[in-house]
Amino acid sequence: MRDAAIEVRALRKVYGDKPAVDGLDLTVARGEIFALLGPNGAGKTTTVEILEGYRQRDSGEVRVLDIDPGADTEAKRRWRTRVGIVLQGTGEFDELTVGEVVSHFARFYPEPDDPAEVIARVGLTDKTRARTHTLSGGQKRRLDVALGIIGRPELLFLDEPTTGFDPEARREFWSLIRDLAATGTTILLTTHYLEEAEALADRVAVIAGGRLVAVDTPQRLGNRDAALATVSWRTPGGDWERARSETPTALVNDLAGRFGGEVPGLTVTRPTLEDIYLDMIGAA
Ligand SMILES: Nc1ncnc2c1ncn2[C@@H]1O[C@H](COP(=O)(O)OP(=O)(O)OP(=O)(O)O)[C@@H](O)[C@H]1O
Repeated sequence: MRDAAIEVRALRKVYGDKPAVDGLDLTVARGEIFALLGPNGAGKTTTVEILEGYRQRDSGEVRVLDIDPGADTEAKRRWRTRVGIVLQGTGEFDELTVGEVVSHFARFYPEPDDPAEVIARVGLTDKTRARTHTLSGGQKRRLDVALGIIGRPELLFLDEPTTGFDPEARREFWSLIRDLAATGTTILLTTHYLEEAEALADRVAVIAGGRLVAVDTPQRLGNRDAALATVSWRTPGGDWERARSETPTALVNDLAGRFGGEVPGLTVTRPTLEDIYLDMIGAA
């Protein structure tokens, strides 16, 4: 693909005699928010760490911002400053304040963003002078994000970014990620929250057993857009009735006629991304 941020061909990584990644192909376009989904042990972390240059592959081709992250070259050292990684936890900086940690990390990059501006973007302005060990779990994750973006990365890796967030913090975080993407940052996200993938990702890839099972938009994954609707309602006797239908509007019309108006307990649903995902994983 032209203008790919990430290109992976036939990637393979074996631990002992067990493949963790087993012939994976992936392409992530520049500017895309791309989510990697898969059950525990599917090979997501192994893949992401190879892309980040922290793990060596056994075979296959990998280009990340046009550089081989497995190479040990001067170009690779410059490449590091173009890639942001949101790590889980900044424990060794417990005694420093939020402002100090962000300013400290800014010095590692040739053209860092303004620390106060980044702290504001992650919603921590009123914690600028707080020592990091006094932050809540959600606030610590925001600080992790601040450290991941202080160098103005072209590509940001986010590994399970909202684990432990309350629903409101999760939504605020999503809007922060969308703002980043709107400025052109490519984002590779791993998550176990299907609604997170649906809310954020332009495309999702499902991985199981180190192989790609499917890649598509959240709306089209597994032919979700063509899936039958389920109509359910309560009968006059109080039982629940359900029917799967290609023409749910006609069915609802028919029910409304039968009930002479309101249909008790009426719902019309289509499979959620989670339903589709669980079917795929089950089949894989
Ligand atoms: N350093 C290692 N040594 C040996 N085996 C490993 C190592 N790292 C990962 N594995 C194995 O490789 C497989 C893939 O692990 P990986 O961590 O990539 O999965 P994951 O998709 O990130 O899982 P999770 O959702 O649980 O984080 C697993 O079977 C795991 O046990």
